[in-house]
Amino acid sequence: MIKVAVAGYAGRMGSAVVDAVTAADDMTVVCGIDPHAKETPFPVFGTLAEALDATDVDVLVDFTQPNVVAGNLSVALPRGVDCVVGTTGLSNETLEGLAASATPGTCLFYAPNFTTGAVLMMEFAKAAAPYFPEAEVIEYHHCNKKDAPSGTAVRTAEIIAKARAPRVSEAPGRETEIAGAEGARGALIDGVPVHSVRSMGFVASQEVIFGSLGQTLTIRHDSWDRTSYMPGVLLGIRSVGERDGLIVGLENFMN
Ligand SMILES: NC(=O)C1=CN([C@@H]2O[C@H](COP(=O)(O)OP(=O)(O)OC[C@H]3O[C@@H](n4cnc5c(N)ncnc54)[C@H](OP(=O)(O)O)[C@@H]3O)[C@@H](O)[C@H]2O)C=CC1
Ligand SMILES: O=C(O)C1=N[C@H](C(=O)O)C[C@H](O)C1
Repeated sequence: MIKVAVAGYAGRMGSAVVDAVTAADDMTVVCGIDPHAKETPFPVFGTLAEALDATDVDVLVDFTQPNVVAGNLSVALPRGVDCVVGTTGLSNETLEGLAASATPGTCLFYAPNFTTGAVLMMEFAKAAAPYFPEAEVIEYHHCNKKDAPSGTAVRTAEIIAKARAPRVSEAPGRETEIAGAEGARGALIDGVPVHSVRSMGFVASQEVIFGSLGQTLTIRHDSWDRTSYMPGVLLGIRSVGERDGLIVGLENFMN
């Protein structure tokens, strides 16, 4: 049995992870960490350090907050606990620094999105990018999201920027924004405009819009339920024990 600690176990994603791990027959939740104590069949702690002092843990799953996750990883990785991280908002440099602090043989696995559909959306965007001079990302999330743009949108923009030809865009940039409407052209991530919508009614959706002469190509993915992330999270938990170092993206574990 893989012994799993869930940081943020009382949150939207954390509680779905607890249900999914509990339903799997090759892993078990051995403890939870969250300031919101809920009644649970496993012990709960206020901090990760307390949890790891008291519990034997193979894998930490972290779905907390952008301002919390780095602290958790800086506790777990030097102790040799493999980490499966869904919390967004960490820069690539921070992830690399944290991975460098790990005990040799320990894996830091970060996926900005654990759905197969979003991974494929990014792969399709990578394939399309060389053929379209224009590319913009629009992401749509629920109102409680604490970071903008989303981790998925940042990763998508990075992938497009790397895959596309030297820029021949004709689309205007920030210089066309009228006074008082700064931001209308979106945030530039590696030169790709990213627009963040926050509204009731959404879980997580994203469109990648490519344009060239007389045509557009739109790639869209929607998560309507948090169960969509769970097969990917379980795959991560099952995979990290055999890997080490920093791994970014669920595609690394998908056949
Ligand atoms: N990679 C992916 O596929 C996905 C990633 N995410 C990301 O996961 C993260 C969590 O999202 P979501 O579940 O919606 O957020 P929630 O706010 O619902 O859950 C986060 C939980 O973590 C708790 N928390 C706060 N501080 C700590 C701490 N120090 N230690 C442990 N727990 C703590 C929060 O408590 P409190 O409310 O008091 O702050 C809350 O209960 C976000 O960064 C989001 O972007 C979300 C979906 C999919
Ligand atoms: O906060 C969320 O809900 C989500 N966060 C991740 C992100 O920032 O990309 C993944 C998914 O979009 C849901």
